[in-house]
Amino acid sequence: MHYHSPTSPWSALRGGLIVSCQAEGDSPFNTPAGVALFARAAVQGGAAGIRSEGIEKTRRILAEVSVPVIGLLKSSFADGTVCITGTLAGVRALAEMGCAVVAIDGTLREREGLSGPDFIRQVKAEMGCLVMADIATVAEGDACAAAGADCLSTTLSGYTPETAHLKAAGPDLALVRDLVARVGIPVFAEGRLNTPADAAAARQAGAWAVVAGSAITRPTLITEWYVQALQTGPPA
Ligand SMILES: CC(=O)N[C@H](C=O)[C@@H](O)[C@H](O)[C@H](O)COP(=O)(O)O
Repeated sequence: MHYHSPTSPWSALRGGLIVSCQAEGDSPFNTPAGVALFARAAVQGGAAGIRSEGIEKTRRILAEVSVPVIGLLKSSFADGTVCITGTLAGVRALAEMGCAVVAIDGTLREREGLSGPDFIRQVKAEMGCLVMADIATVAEGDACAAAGADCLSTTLSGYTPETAHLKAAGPDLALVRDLVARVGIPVFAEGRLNTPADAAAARQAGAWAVVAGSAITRPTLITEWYVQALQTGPPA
């Protein structure tokens, strides 16, 4: 079965901020109601879209906001690194519930016997839903674009074994720039865009739109940033 959004989300998202409203583990916000409050607050603040993880949490967010929702399910590869929506059943569930776009791991690592680009090719053939390929390198971006991904996001730069060294280096704007120069589909900047200035720089680098999560919707982590900064103590 093919799932089609009534209208294409790309023009609505262009130049905008997508707020990733995710909560995990023992976060007090890790409930459908918790993340939905974040989504409502984000829309009040002018967010053009929401990125959401989990079946029940995404269902609740879809019920409470009318901007496009990019849905995903998180799991792990064998080495413990993150995998974004690695099952066809998961993609189907997110598309069926009304996500405008489904985010899929576009790295070359195998899930259900397929690399990210081959998995995306199968999704596009079987379901036709709009796909955001979450990638970490230019080669992965090229392969996912060739496989029929509708857009790319730099989500996984810093979070795969071969790019782990980039995590400490802030947002990967070089990857945004390189992809924009190569592919003919929207490129979203995502990952460690922790300030409004970072978001503006990503747009300058050619990003179609910017996704920010932690700096807006992970208050425990934001508190840790401040607490750690204060550990330098007072002046001598
Ligand atoms: C690597 C991974 O698992 N990324 C996840 C993908 O959905 C989320 O945990 C991030 O919050 C999201 O990508 C936004 O990035 P940031 O939180 O840095 O603004």
